Amino acid sequence: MLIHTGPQKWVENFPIADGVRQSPIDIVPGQASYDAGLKPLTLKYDPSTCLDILNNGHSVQVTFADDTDSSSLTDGPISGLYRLKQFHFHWGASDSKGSEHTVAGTKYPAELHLVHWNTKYTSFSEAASKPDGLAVVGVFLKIGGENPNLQKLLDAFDTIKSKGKQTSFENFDPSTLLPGCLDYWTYDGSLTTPPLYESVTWIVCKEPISTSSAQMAKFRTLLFSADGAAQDCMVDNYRPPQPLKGRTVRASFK
Ligand SMILES: CCCCCNS(=O)(=O)c1cc(S(N)(=O)=O)ccc1C(=O)O
Ligand SMILES: [Zn+2]
Repeated sequence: MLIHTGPQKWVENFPIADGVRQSPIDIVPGQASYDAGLKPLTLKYDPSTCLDILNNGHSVQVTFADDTDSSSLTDGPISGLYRLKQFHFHWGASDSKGSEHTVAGTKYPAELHLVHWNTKYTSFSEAASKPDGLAVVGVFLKIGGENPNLQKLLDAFDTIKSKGKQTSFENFDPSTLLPGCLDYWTYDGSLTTPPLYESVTWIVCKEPISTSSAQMAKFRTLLFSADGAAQDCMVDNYRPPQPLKGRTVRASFK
């Protein structure tokens, strides 16, 4: 019997689940405030910092060497320099759902998260619990033409099907997964998985990237379960939108 301890249960062990700056949220464009003071995002990624691809039991994650400033986020809504640590995805059991953030109630089939940490702290794990510790760039995936850059990741999935599997994954440039236009919404939020730390400056791109239905089906071949355990398809690994609790969502565009 499969025990799913879903998002509704998290509050028992992580009371911050009911906190004041939880993520994700429903972004309502008409209620966002255009802020002319917001700078364009500066994302500089060095493919040689790409290390490996991993099934961590709740998503597929690509991990980066973060011992130098080679892959960084600057400008945008943040001050200082944040280093890229990893990126991962959230997706649904069907193309009708899967994203964590929603836009005026619209769910996308998937959402990419690029996780960066503030180098005012000495390490990712120190930064992860600080109110200005992390900056996550979110990119929606929508069903359209096949995405050849995404395909490079999907081709590695057969070797990391079950929880705990990882394989080397080198020279991948994450900027190939960014949309052409980097207009964004930004708000103060949290990690969307336990420990749900309220440490994330969210930067959600308005423009989605494309994926095909066949490519989405490939995500759904991954497993939550480890080798030898009953096979449990990795789908619906998204937290639903959380209460805004008075927060302002700012837009970098009119
Ligand atoms: C020290 C504890 C850090 C826990 C958070 N790690 S993380 O890489 O930032 C992360 C972020 C996110 S999210 N969706 O960007 O908030 C999801 C999962 C993870 C993960 O740990 O796999
Ligand atoms: Zn995420």
